[in-house]
Amino acid sequence: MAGGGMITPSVNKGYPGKFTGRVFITCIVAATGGLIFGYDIGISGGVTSMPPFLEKFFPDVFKKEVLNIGGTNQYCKFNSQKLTMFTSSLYLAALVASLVASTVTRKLGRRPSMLLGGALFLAGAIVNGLAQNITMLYIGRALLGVGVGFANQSVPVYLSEMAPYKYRGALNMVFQLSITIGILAAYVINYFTASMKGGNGWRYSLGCAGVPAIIFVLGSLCLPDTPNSLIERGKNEEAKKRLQKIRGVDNVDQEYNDLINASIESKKIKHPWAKLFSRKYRPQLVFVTFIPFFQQLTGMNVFMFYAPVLFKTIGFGANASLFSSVITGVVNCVSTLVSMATVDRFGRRGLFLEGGLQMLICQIIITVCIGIKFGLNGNPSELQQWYATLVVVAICVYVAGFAWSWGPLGWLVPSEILPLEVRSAGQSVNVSVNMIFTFFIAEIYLQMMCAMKFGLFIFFAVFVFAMTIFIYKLLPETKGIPIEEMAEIWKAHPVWRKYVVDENEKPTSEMVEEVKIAKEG
Ligand SMILES: OC[C@H]1O[C@](O)(CO)[C@@H](O)[C@@H]1O
Repeated sequence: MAGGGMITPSVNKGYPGKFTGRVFITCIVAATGGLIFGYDIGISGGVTSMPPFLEKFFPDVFKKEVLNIGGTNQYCKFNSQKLTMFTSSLYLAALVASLVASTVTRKLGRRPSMLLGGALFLAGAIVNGLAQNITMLYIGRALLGVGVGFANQSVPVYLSEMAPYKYRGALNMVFQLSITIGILAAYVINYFTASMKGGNGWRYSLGCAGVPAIIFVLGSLCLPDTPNSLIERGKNEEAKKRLQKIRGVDNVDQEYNDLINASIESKKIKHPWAKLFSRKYRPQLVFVTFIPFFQQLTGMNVFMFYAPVLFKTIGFGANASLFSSVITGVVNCVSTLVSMATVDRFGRRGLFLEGGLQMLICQIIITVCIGIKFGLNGNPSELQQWYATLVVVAICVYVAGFAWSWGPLGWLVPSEILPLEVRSAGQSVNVSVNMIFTFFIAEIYLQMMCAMKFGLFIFFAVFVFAMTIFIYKLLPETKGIPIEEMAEIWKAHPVWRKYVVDENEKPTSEMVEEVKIAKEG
């Protein structure tokens, strides 16, 4: 197993504590935080494929798409800078907001960030639902984006701090699961609103984003801040009482003392950013940068943002396009559950490698299908049933491959490899890189489709190939390894060893043995 250096996991620290009602409520709030993000990802594609919406805000696209004026090249029908901005502006706003949010989350607590995120999101949903002109549309998207930035920054931190030690990984994945539920909810709502009489369906689609926002705001109002955050702000006594409540036991001394020590240690670090860039943390820096980069370069969001537009491009009718999107949404959601159930059995590497291969094969099939049908000039021959089915199946198998690998693991792996001293800096890099490339994909997809035609999917396939090799060569298995022992896996890895091992430190016989096992694979 090249690159899969292994160390024997030891037993987790046994902090006493139960899965209390408070922790359960935390899951629900986290779920609505993820829903908000997912809803936004899923809603724009369906709305931008609705003729009344296009006619009102994007008359140029409407003329090309609905009235068929300006040529029949399917690849370029939706290529409009203004339309793209409608989708992508949200992620740009989210990127900027998540940087500001990290200070608010640290200085004022996790809860104010969540509250603010929910409130801004609600405002965005209202402005969008009532939009009279394109400016209102963009303002609404920007508000939603700022809301998403605050929620995405604070919710995962809140979750991992509230969760009892042994549920941390599972709760981390609940966030991704709720993103997929949000995407699915958006697809289903679009499916129904698209056929509403009066041409106002899009208003309901955009306005419904207010529902998870209200739940999120109310949820955040009722929730307490985390013990970690209280300690960070010097409220140690209150933190201890809070810890006893959320763990449901009186004896929380060990965990409490560790939190205090961790806080003292992290306060000593004056420049976590500089530290993250030092040689010792090279493996962490590489993974928090490349995992989100590659996650977006799988091309998954081409399907998530633009599934209905893509299906229409391929020649499906309006209803069939929205319905096919619902199918991909269900596959996305169910496959994330599969990942949650199997990640501790198959390991991170197993899922990453299998998922990568599956996506690669499907991308080749999709390329061939679209290439044969549309050629270079984008004029399709008649759409046959078997062809349509093949494309939908290939897209669904691709989505499943992503959803049990790069989707949830894109958040889980960075969060478990970062030691405390560089955790917040590392997470910021992870979220920011994710948002930059989410923005990038949303921004360039329609232009790329027009310029690269069916070759577009080959573009993403090349990245999927590269990322699979990247995981194969560089990522050691992190399954079952407690965070505080994570440093050992780099020492045992043939590539990372030279970065993390102190030159003066003599390798122990165990280390030599581990490196040997890793090399022999
Ligand atoms: O489920 C798919 C979704 O998951 C994400 O990768 C976030 O982890 C989004 O960018 C994508 O739209």
